[in-house]
Amino acid sequence: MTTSTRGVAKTPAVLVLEDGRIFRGRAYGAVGATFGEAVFSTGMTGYQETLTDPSYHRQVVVMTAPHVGNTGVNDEDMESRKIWVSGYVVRDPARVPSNWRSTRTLDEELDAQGVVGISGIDTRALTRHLRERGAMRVGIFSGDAIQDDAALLARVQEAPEMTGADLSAEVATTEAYVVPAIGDKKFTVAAVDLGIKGMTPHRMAERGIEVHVLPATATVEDVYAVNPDGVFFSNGPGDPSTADHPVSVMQGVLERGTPLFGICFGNQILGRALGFGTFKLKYGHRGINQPVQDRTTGKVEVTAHNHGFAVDAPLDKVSETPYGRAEVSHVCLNDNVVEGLQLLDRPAFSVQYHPEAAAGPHDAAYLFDRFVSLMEGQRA
Ligand SMILES: NC(=O)CC[C@H](N)C(=O)O
Repeated sequence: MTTSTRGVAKTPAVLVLEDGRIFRGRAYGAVGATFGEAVFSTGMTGYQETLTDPSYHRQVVVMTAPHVGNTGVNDEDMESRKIWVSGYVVRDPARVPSNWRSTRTLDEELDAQGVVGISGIDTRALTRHLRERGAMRVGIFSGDAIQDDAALLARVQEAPEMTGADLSAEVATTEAYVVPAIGDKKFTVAAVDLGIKGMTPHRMAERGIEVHVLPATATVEDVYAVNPDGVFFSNGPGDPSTADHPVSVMQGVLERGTPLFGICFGNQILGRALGFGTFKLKYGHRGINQPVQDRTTGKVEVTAHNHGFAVDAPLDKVSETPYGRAEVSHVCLNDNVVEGLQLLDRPAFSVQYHPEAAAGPHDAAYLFDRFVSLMEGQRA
């Protein structure tokens, strides 16, 4: 629920966590009330890409970087058509953005898109609280939406949880569309959109791939109707344990042995398609500075992450699955969470993090080349 708008720098705002902890600050962006899962991102840059990543749907993002908005907002760094976060928390917003590409301030953009935020709170204390107690539901209330604390807490405790949330259909395209190859077309890929970021088809297009982006409801027949050389499953919001439909579509692709690549939600779907479980992490991984080891090469990459769930697969052995042998290909060096899976008998792999970057380092871009190699191998 959002009510109104500008000139809000002094409008009071309250952030209420579901366990009763309260922070008081000032309105940022739109004035009103909003709810979501409170999560923190450690990215020092790339707020525009974060805000427009559909995987953040129904999440209230706390920025650990203390000063946000310095480079304003431009029209080039959007990862989708709109801001998806349900609320935004910053300590000290930039008063004067400065960047040659900037056309408006972040405060104005949040307001124009009806996104309720809060500023001027101790984001370090809030982040430590979430790290100790875990991600939880939160509400932000400003202006006329402020009531007494007990009433606000009751509203937060009625808000839906992230566990069990099935959200892809709320963010994904409803119509199929094509992202043309840049330069000579070498391959066709069917990309199942579960909440795809714009940079992902772009990274494929740069490699001569024509990408047919299909709705989350696409069937195995829809996938094969585009005559693909490879099939891709995207990132997306929500709890992977609800994603039964994409899991069954992926199983159809694995049965046929078409080269397959998945990112983030796509990695969780591959985990489920192979028979592994998924579980909710205490507070998740969000940021652009997470160390991941590629266990095939031993190399460590610094990578972009945004996930609250993870695959429960054994790190120390090769697993037998209905589609042959599978192993954990990548692992997070902070906490040993599974960050990638690969099949040994079929051309299929996935990663839990974001090789497309946007924002983030480009260390993992080689994974798009790996997908191309799989498609080349299938042709040879
Ligand atoms: N970026 C993503 O695809 C996130 C996947 C899933 N929603 C999670 O939070 O783990």
